[in-house]
Amino acid sequence: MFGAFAIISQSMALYLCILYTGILSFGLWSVISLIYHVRLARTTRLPFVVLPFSLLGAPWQLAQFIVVPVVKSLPEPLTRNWLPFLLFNEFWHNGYEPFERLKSDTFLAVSPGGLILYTCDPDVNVQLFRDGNFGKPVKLMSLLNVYGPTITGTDGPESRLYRKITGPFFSENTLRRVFVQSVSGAKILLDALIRPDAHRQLRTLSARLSLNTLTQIVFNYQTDSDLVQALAFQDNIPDGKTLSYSQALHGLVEVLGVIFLVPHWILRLSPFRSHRRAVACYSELGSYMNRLKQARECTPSEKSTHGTSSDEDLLDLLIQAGASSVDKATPVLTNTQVIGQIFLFMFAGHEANANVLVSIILLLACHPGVQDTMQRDLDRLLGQTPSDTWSYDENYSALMRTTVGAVINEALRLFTVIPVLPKCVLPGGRWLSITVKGQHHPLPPNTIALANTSATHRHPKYWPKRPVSMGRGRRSSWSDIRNDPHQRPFAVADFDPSRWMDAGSADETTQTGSTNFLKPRAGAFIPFSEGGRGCLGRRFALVEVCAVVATLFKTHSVELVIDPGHDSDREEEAWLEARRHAALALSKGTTFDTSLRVSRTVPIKFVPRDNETEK
Ligand code: HEM
Repeated sequence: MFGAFAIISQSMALYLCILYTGILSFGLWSVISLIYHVRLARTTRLPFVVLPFSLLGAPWQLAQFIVVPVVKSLPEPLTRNWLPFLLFNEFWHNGYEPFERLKSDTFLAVSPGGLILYTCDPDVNVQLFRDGNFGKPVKLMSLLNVYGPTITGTDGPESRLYRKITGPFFSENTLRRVFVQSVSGAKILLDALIRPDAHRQLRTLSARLSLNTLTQIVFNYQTDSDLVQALAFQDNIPDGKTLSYSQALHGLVEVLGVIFLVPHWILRLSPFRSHRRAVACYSELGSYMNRLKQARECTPSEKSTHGTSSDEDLLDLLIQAGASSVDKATPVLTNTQVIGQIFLFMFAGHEANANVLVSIILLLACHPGVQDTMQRDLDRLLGQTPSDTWSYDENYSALMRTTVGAVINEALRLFTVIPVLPKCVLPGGRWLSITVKGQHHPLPPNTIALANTSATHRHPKYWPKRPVSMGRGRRSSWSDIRNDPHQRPFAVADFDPSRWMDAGSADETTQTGSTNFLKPRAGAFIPFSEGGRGCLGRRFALVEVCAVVATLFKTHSVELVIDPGHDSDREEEAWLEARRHAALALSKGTTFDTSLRVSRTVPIKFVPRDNETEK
């Protein structure tokens, strides 16, 4: 008996000893590393803050779930100068505030894990995007490589190869098709949006529209009838499958982190239904992509066989790169690389568009004055012409120079779908320099650089607050929202499309443009990033969103649903209350995982324009 106790206490002592040694070694390593990195930071001559953890390191990723609630319960003055730099998912919510507090638009965060440069200075953004020596921290982006390497999850010659193969697809011809398809899809969406309670599914409906448009244009797969079914939640599920194409893709996007981190055999054996569903989404989407590829390999699209390369879709380009021919015995891309890009485009090509569309609809519901102005512009430009005669060549550029373009740009400014854009000084490479206010600052290898789009787009110097010009009466006052800290970062109150329309002459904040439409200073408006790793689908996205917004709002308006129980003489109060709730959904209820999205439901309704409720 005593012998057993002795053995147990000996093993306990051993475990404790190992634990203490581990903690001590980690502590010692942290202190030595921190001293080393502080010295390194001094050589850059940039201002810096010292953090206990590295934002991107494994210790913080594991510890934050326990540490953050504890630290957040401390008095704010103790944490506000450092905690915001560790809360990746709150970068959007914090906007420019942390930079303002530090009184610097570019600084380093130093931790035992290394150096991270934070910037919202347009000039520094431009250097990071345009200087090809800065790389991509691919480990951070490798989440997207779940089926094979992707453009986004790779760097250097490999990502350049993928861009070279897929880039030609984004031609004017493609944009023409995007416009027409988006108008047609938007009409189907409108039928769904006027259903009672459609607001509960606003994001799902938008994501399904956007995925269908993408799939029709990029892969010549799916039809408008598939969209009708998908928006009625009566998706077609082929024999042998348990999920439809959109269910599999959207289901996978929700659980991408789990699929990336946990071996799939564990998920299959897990007692949790959500884990088994995650792996089902993964394998069924894989099977949809393989079938799509094989079907096209058997019957290449007419366009590609007739050699009219400008009409080829993206799938043709990928399949050609993955095939051997007389000239090239070894294909340029392997099967895994082809599938990797198919997945990347399915994901990157629809998720952000859907999220932007949702934010535009909700912003317009909160800003009826802006909506009126936009609709007057739509009437002026499109008159009574039927929407199936609208076209990219006739209408797109003209629409983008009116309130339609202003609304889209302003939504992209405030709802930055990707709140930080990561770059890096390559490990094992040479030091790189950035110039801040004329001073050179050398950055050592391994430095991660985060261009903070949310802070850049709220920088008071480049995006000053202006007197409200589109709104009337009490609705033009936003003090109820601005005075409530839960409404940070006040995106609804700050929404001011008119700033894009009446741009004066070029000054420090702008560039000279050919029209009066605002052309922000380089690096100050970066929703699509730019340079060699900028968004390949920028124009695709803009054309799609423009066509959808024009179609929805030419015939219909969106309104906030006000509490039916309000007194008849308190209509205005009830509307302001509804706006407060909507603004809260567009602030506190906005979350960032794979991209920024409004996660809360907002009661809205679409009504025909000739039947609008009195405002
Ligand atoms: C409103 C919609 C969109 C927004 C706001 C957006 C934004 C972005 C941003 C900020 C990046 C750079 C990410 C980074 O540097 O880490 C990016 C990359 C990319 N986007 Fe988009 N995007 C949108 C729509 C699209 C569409 C419609 C497509 C394709 C049809 C697309 C394809 C891509 C691809 C392929 C990349 C990777 C480029 C590379 O890594 O070299 N995007 N997008």
